[in-house]
Amino acid sequence: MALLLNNPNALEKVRAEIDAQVGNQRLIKESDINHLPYLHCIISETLRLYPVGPLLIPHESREEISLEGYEIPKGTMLLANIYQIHRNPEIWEEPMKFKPERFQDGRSNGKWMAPFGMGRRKCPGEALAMRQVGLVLGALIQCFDWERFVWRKLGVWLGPSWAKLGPS
Ligand code: HEM
Repeated sequence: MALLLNNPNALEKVRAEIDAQVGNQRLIKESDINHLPYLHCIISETLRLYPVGPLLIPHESREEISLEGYEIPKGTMLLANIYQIHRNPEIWEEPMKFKPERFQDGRSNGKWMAPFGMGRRKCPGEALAMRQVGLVLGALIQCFDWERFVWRKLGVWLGPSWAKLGPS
């Protein structure tokens, strides 16, 4: 929500998608999620910029290996720095920017991203998590009008001296 509030164009676009697909006569439901591609792009872009596990879960080498010139002894704790990989400028254009569009129409297919890990120990809850997050985020967007808290408003409620506390 913080990313959407700081990127009102994306918020407007996803709200329009939900309005067109679901309308306002009923609450968004699970079967709608597959028909909301931009909502999916927003979740992917959020997990790219802020992966829940920035170093995934620690793994351990079962045997001694040689990788890219590094000798890794058996029993070494291995951390995958996906936070850095997700922001690698060699992979992602303008990596620090919140741009859900980069995932539209399969544009980022084949780019290295692993918020749920990869391989045999990859998160088995990925599909469930994506649907749940989609449902909750979709409902929050559908049911409420969101805007950034404006410090000036605090001045209206509490008096002008309070408003000076916030950024100008
Ligand atoms: C946004 C939500 C979620 C994120 C970002 C997430 C991410 C992850 C990550 C990064 C791992 C470690 C992968 C690795 O070792 O490389 C993991 C493991 C795991 N996750 Fe999730 N997860 C999420 C939701 C869920 C849900 C909803 C479930 C179950 C219903 C779940 C069950 C598990 C289990 C059982 C493992 C351990 C798998 C193993 O070690 O073999 N996760 N998850």
